[in-house]
Amino acid sequence: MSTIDADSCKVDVMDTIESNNYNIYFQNSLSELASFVEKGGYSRFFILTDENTAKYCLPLLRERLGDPDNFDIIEVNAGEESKDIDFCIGVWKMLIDFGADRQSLLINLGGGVISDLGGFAASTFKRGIDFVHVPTTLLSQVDASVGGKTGIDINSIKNIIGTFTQPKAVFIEGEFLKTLPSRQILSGTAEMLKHGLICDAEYWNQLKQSDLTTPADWMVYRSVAIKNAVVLEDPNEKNIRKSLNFGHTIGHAVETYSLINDKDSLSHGEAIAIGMICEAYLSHKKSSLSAEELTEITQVLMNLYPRYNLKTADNTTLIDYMLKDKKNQNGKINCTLLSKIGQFNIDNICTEEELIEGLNYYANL
Ligand SMILES: NC(=O)c1ccc[n+]([C@@H]2O[C@H](COP(=O)([O-])OP(=O)(O)OC[C@H]3O[C@@H](n4cnc5c(N)ncnc54)[C@H](O)[C@@H]3O)[C@@H](O)[C@H]2O)c1
Ligand SMILES: O=C(O)C(=O)C[C@@H](O)[C@H](O)[C@H](O)COP(=O)(O)O
Ligand SMILES: [Zn+2]
Repeated sequence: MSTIDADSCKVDVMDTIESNNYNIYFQNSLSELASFVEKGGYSRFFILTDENTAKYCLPLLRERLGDPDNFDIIEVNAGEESKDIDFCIGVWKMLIDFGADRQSLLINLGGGVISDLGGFAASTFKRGIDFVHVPTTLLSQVDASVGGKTGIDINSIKNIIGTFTQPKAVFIEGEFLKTLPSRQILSGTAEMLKHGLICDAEYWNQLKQSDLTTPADWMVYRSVAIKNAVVLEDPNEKNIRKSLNFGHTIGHAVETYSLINDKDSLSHGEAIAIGMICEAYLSHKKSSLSAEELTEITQVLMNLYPRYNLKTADNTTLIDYMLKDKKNQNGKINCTLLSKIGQFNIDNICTEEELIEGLNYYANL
């Protein structure tokens, strides 16, 4: 059941994309940010960074904004550990200490951790101040900065607290990806492949034949266009936005498990790639995905992402994490599946036995 017109997402010119009352800029995006800052009528500016984006991305931002002195910087640790209530309290306290008022603007300069944390902190501070995203990872450019989901984790349960609050603008600058480690590039690629799998078989075919270590600009644009089309139709995930959650029921459980148990935990994209393989298996079992397409999806993802030893993970614990998923209905675990490559099928209740079968499919590859 796919209702997105994938053809409308094919474009030659990377024009500004209009979302829910805000723009997503691709061309001269940092100049657009400078003009937004100048004309927005804001009283104060705050830039949220992590330790890496402070080092690699903040200098360029400062330069393009004319090295302003009326900006305060709030820096958190790099990584998922910062998407947590203690760091959120830290951000709120800094805003209070710096004297932020309701006319302040928060500029989230970083990956998905920064846009989720910053978006959440801003959407709740003084009942909501404006924020914009300047995404600096591939994953945040193609996915996290678009669509207005903000949030934090509790005990590594993903995004369990959050809001739907749209940013005032998103500024996508390819230059930032030059310092991004290759592992993080591949993490973002997982969400791009997801966009193809759920809505756009042609895009999936193009991606699977491309060198995904350096995704082209048009691919970033195509992914944003697909995500934006879904979100515009269903901003609060009552219906087809659940398509964007393909791979996430099992993927989030595996991510949580890894965050708790592994020293070098899985990235979001790596976990979602595992989730997509398991959920592709369930799609074959429950939702008409052919055996050939299941094999194709499995091979493409297994070739791109390192194998994770799921055998050591406790299935009961993983099911327990899945029972906390936000899509669930009446205590039943609800997955988004594929009916074929390029077509999704939402609201599939899966039994614990089926989910374990999906996990075992991956574990036994
Ligand atoms: N809100 C949404 O719609 C949405 C969508 C997808 C994912 N997410 C969330 O996003 C998070 C993952 O985001 P992510 O993959 O961007 O992770 P991230 O924000 O942790 O960034 C990954 C790493 O790259 C570093 N980094 C960022 N930009 C850099 C740059 N330009 N150069 C060098 N290093 C840089 C960061 O410091 C970090 O170490 C997860 O928490 C996930 O749940 C949210
Ligand atoms: O924007 C969405 O909607 C998505 O589901 C995109 C996902 O890639 C993203 O990881 C999102 O944060 C998951 O949301 P959640 O509601 O499952 O926590
Ligand atoms: Zn995701």
